[in-house]
Amino acid sequence: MPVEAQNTKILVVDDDLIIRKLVSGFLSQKGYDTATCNNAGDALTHLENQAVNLVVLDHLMDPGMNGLEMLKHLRTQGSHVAVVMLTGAEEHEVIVEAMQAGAQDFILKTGGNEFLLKLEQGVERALRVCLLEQKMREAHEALQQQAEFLQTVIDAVPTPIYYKDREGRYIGCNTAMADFIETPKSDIIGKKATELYESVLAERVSRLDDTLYAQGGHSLEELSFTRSDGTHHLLLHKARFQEPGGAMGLVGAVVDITDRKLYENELRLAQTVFETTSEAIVVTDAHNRIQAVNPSFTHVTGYTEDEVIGRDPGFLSSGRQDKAFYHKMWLQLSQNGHWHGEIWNRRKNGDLYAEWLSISAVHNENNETTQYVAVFSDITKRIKAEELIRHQANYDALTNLPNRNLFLDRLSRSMVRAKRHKTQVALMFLDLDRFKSVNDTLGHNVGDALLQEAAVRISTCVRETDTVSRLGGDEFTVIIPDLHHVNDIEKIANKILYQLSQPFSLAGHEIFVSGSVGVTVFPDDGQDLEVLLRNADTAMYRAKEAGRNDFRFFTQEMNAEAHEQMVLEREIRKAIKKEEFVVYYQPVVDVKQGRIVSCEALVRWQHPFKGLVAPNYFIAIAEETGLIDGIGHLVLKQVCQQIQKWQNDPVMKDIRVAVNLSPHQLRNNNLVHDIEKMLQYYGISAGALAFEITETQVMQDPEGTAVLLDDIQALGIKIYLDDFGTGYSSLNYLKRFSFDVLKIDRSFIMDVEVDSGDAALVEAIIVMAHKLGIKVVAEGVETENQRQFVAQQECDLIQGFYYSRPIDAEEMSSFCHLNFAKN
Ligand SMILES: Nc1nc2c(ncn2[C@@H]2O[C@H](COP(=O)(O)O[C@H]3[C@@H](O)[C@H](n4cnc5c(=O)[nH]c(N)nc54)O[C@@H]3COP(=O)(O)O)[C@@H](O)[C@H]2O)c(=O)[nH]1
Repeated sequence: MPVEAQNTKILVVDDDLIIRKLVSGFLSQKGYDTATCNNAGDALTHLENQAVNLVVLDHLMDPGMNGLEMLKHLRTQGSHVAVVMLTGAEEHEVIVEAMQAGAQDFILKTGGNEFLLKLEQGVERALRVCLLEQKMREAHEALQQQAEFLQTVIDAVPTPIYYKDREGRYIGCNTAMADFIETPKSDIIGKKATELYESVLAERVSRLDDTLYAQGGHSLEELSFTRSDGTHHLLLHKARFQEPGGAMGLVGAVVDITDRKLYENELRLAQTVFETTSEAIVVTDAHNRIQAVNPSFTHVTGYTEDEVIGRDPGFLSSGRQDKAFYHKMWLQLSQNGHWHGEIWNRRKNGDLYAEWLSISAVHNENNETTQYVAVFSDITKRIKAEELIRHQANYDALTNLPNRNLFLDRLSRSMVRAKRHKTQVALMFLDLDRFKSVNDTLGHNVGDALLQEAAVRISTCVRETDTVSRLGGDEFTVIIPDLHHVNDIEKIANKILYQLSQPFSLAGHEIFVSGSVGVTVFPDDGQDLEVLLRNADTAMYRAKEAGRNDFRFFTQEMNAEAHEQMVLEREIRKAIKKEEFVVYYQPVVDVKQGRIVSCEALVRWQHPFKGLVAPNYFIAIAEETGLIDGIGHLVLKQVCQQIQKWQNDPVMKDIRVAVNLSPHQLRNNNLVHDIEKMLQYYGISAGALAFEITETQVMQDPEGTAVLLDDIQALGIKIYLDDFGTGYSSLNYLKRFSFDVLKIDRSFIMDVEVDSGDAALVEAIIVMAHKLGIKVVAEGVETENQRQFVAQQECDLIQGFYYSRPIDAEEMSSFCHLNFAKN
């Protein structure tokens, strides 16, 4: 390469003036631009300030730094200036040292001026070498820059990338790789997989590398890697090895596919759920056109996927929901992105079905609705079961009329509405007259059929808006809301009564019953539910008392009575607690023996203010409220105590005491047990006791009463049939129940003197009872004529004012003693 001397600056450094001048002069002659320095210090200063292409440097210089030291200094300072060393002698070590220190050439200053010729060649050579070195440096720098750029590019790649040498050592990697394996690049470079990874992974990587080195080409493998935080990562590892002329070694990249795998698994799971779930799923696009349905959809609706794709799900609509319903649904969907509710749709076969539907809108990243996912389950069976349960809870199973629950609900709603609209509500209570006897005589099946027919007849008498309910037994109610004229009630009540009075043809029987109706009006008669119910009940009883087949409006007088009854009930309750009830005894005389053989225990209330109160005042209400059980218990206790006392009295010890049993007491399951306990407690014999029950009581539950009376008689206690003649006076009952004594009701005895019919009846009853082996008591004998009449008819026993009114225990004892003395 030719060196142009003209523009080449040469600095000649030598402490020898002659050599300095000689060399600089020679080089100037050759066209070089020269400068001189006589020591290393000046030369370095010159080099700092001036551009110099070559330095001719004397090896030995005095004083200070010699040429070799200056050369070393220059190179350590990074100077690349060409240096030709001048040495005085053939000092090989110096020459080697100078060349090693970075001199481009050296010239021996021997042979006079001949060395100048060598110098010229040396300078040219040194300049060429220097130029070459300069070019190499520049090329190297360019390469380095390129390499750095490439590294920057690789580092910018988020995928971990590495390259290895032929031995499997890492010779480079990007930042993503270092980050991923949590090791600094500097610690990766030069290492093998076995020095970086746990044994299983290291072995796997090494094996893969070996295969690649052996076969070339590329490999694609899934590897698993655990990071220091314990998270497991699934990696897709791709490596490539090509030789010769290819990469220096093996290049690899790693993609973390953990999330993708998870996503794939989730997708697979979702697909399985979609296919196998029992809930029907419909996916529609943003315009509500079906994109996909699952097998359960087909199962519920009967439509296959092919039949529905692209259609609007609205084709399933049953028409049960109106436009407003769907409008509201879509509004909520667009506002909240979600809707759920119950919908009735139609299957392919035309059947209606109920579904619980849940629709969710699917949004993209711009929050635009892209799809709708509707999930539904067939709840028809559940709805029907719920309907049935609701029906059973609110409707009477026998008549299918609303029951007490629904009746109360409807009544309170009617009251609220009436209050708001300032109207009236009429409430009717209706009780079938003589239903009990139909049930008892013709059986429950006929009774049930009668109730069903009655329910239909009552319902035909009212409007759709009115509510007929059955509260239980033979009790019905009618609610007439929005009542305009009270006259309307009268019309309806009369219609109902007429309907009920018509004969019922049931099971081959023609049955006649009637109804008793009580009416109360809201808000005039009462403001709350309980008051209205009580009013209607009271009025209904009044209708019954008035002779049945009639209706009564509730009046304030009834209200006053009802109030009185309430007060009385409270008082009775207190009186039971305070044991204010006392027993009076009415003697019963044996006609033949002419002496007292028994007595009837009759309760009185020793009232703290009212004095001695007769039973007619409190027995009925006590019976109605169940308080009669308490009174009956007190009576039996006092009677047993009294019998116990009388047992030590020879006159009294054989006097049997008859105690009245009320219907309510007969229904008490513990009655026999209580009586037995009482006998045991007072140590009295069962023969000293008798119980009186009425015919009507027997009729109310003949089967149950028969069992009960058997149990009582089994204890040795006598049973009297009281008030005979006032009820059904059924001979059948007389035969079926083994009564010990029959008591002819006072109403027949009262008129025997004036009413031949009554006289004949009394006579017949006595004959009939005797024929059945039953003794007879004539009740209410007040006069000698009455006494004579019953005695003539061979009545066995007489009770009545003729002998004595009911008297207390002490009087009874004195009376018996007197009677005993007379006989
Ligand atoms: N469950 C219970 N009922 C009882 C009890 N004590 C009484 N009663 C029942 O109360 C009704 C009224 O009883 P009372 O006022 O005691 O009247 C009795 C007699 O005084 C009355 N009687 C008797 N002889 C005559 C008479 O010659 N003339 C006339 N005017 N009255 C007379 O009859 C009543 C007894 O009737 P009965 O019971 O049918 O034999 C009454 O129904 C009692 O049963 C009790 O403890 N428990």
